[in-house]
Amino acid sequence: MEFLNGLLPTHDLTYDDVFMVPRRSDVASRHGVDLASTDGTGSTVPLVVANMTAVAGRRMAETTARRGALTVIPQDIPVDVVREVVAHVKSRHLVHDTAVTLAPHETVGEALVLLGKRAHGAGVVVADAGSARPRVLGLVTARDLQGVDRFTQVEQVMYPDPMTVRDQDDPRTAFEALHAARRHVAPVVDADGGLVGIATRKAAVRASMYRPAVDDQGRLRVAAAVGINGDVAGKAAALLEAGVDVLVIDTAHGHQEKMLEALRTVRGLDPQVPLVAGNVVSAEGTRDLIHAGADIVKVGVGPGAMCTTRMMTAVGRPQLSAVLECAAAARELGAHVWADGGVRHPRDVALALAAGASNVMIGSWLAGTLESPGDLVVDADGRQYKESFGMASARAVRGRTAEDSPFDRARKGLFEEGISAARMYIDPERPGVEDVIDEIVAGVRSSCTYAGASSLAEFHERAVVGIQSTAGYAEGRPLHTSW
Ligand SMILES: NC(=O)C1=CN([C@@H]2O[C@H](COP(=O)(O)OP(=O)(O)OC[C@H]3O[C@@H](n4cnc5c(N)ncnc54)[C@H](OP(=O)(O)O)[C@@H]3O)[C@@H](O)[C@H]2O)C=CC1
Ligand SMILES: Nc1nc2c(ncn2[C@@H]2O[C@H](COP(=O)(O)O)[C@@H](O)[C@H]2O)c(=O)[nH]1
Ligand SMILES: [K+]
Repeated sequence: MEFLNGLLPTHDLTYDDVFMVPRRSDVASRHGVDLASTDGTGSTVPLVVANMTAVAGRRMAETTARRGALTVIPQDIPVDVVREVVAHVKSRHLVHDTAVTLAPHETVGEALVLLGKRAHGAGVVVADAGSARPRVLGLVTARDLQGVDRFTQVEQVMYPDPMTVRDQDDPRTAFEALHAARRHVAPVVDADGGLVGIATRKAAVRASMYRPAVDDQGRLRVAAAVGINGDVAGKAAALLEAGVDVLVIDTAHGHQEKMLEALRTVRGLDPQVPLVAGNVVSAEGTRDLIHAGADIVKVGVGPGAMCTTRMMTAVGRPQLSAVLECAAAARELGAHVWADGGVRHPRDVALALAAGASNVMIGSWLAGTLESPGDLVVDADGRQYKESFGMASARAVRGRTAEDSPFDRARKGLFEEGISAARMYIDPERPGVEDVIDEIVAGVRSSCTYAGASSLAEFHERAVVGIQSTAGYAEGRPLHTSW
């Protein structure tokens, strides 16, 4: 990345402070851009879902890996649960979303709770819900169930014997079959008629445009995090044993002795997966973590939407400059950085990649999607949202210290650097995490072609960035009503 006209900044910059200028390009199509990361994590789009309890769970992990992104299961989740999540993710279909299955006698009320958890919004009524390949009896969609008595059994309102898609159909065939039948969603069945998953027109289009992030056995990838307190070696070993594909060692102040010790310990386990550590915002911090054993350094102090660190402590650094400096330091040592936090628009992802990040971590934006673990809540105006909270908030600290003595809990409770309850609204235009990924990936593909880059390495090399005023930033925002 270079600055426009060689004008070097005299102060640190964040995403809003800069813009990119187009360059002469021989990349003829946005489809010709390869967004795969080269940091060994196997992501085929450069996105990582942050290890936040309100954001990253099993549905998020499965859905994002299918589109090539990685989800990091948070450190506060017990290892036994992480083991189940990893096994679940690794057993999922690479193309088709997991179907919500309903027994015929389940009620509409029960169905509606489950349907809100997946963006396809359909439930398959099956004869033998417990079996590996249940038989399809019918289909219900969230839309059909609006206004129906909550105690009605689903078999009374389902479409019986719905159209199905065969699991060997290619995306175009599946799309065309749905289009011809004027359906948006259908169960996918194998040659014996057993349920494999769910197909939608959007999913068929996505299957033709994304590559799933898979391990060397062809199963979906998932990452997990560990903190720096307690039995770090034991927990890290258990996570590796559970089959995580990337291990993240995560704490607020990553440039501290305890982190370096934790890193050396985990490196001593000889993990056969990339080791990520953070967070830092300086070249020195980056180098120290790499020398202690990190393959990838996580960069960002204070940019997170749930984060009050800068207001509490004045500590942090505007994120673009932090990523630029740390990425340069990592590159010199043959390592990589992830840009973590502060992403609110697709442009922010593009700028982090231009600055040299190999992947970009996003939390709060994705808390407001159907696949995040929280329950859907409706506000007084009828808008749907999910509650989010920071991992250093009083709420998270209460959970993390549940086993400590009441006195120790009270002491730790005084150190709060995050928001305990924020409303992340579901965007009616983009309710699912895949909708958000579509938006980001479209933006980043386009950024790459404006820069004349067909890969992330070329993008970093060719990006030309200028510094703008707040008026310059405001000019770039769309206007939905006249001025
Ligand atoms: N990227 C960011 O800007 C930030 C991210 N977070 C996220 O919150 C989660 C919890 O992290 P964390 O609070 O580190 O909890 P951890 O459970 O990882 O523990 C942090 C450890 O570091 C010690 N420590 C020393 N200095 C600090 C400091 N300035 N801030 C915090 N701990 C310090 C703590 O000791 P003692 O308690 O005795 O001081 C404790 O032993 C992580 O997911 C982290 O990424 C949190 C804040 C900022
Ligand atoms: N200072 C704090 N930082 C936090 C907290 N919880 C999470 N985080 C950091 O934010 C990013 C995600 O950023 P976002 O803008 O996409 O939400 C996450 O990965 C952490 O580094 C917190 O309580 N305090
Ligand atoms: K912030």
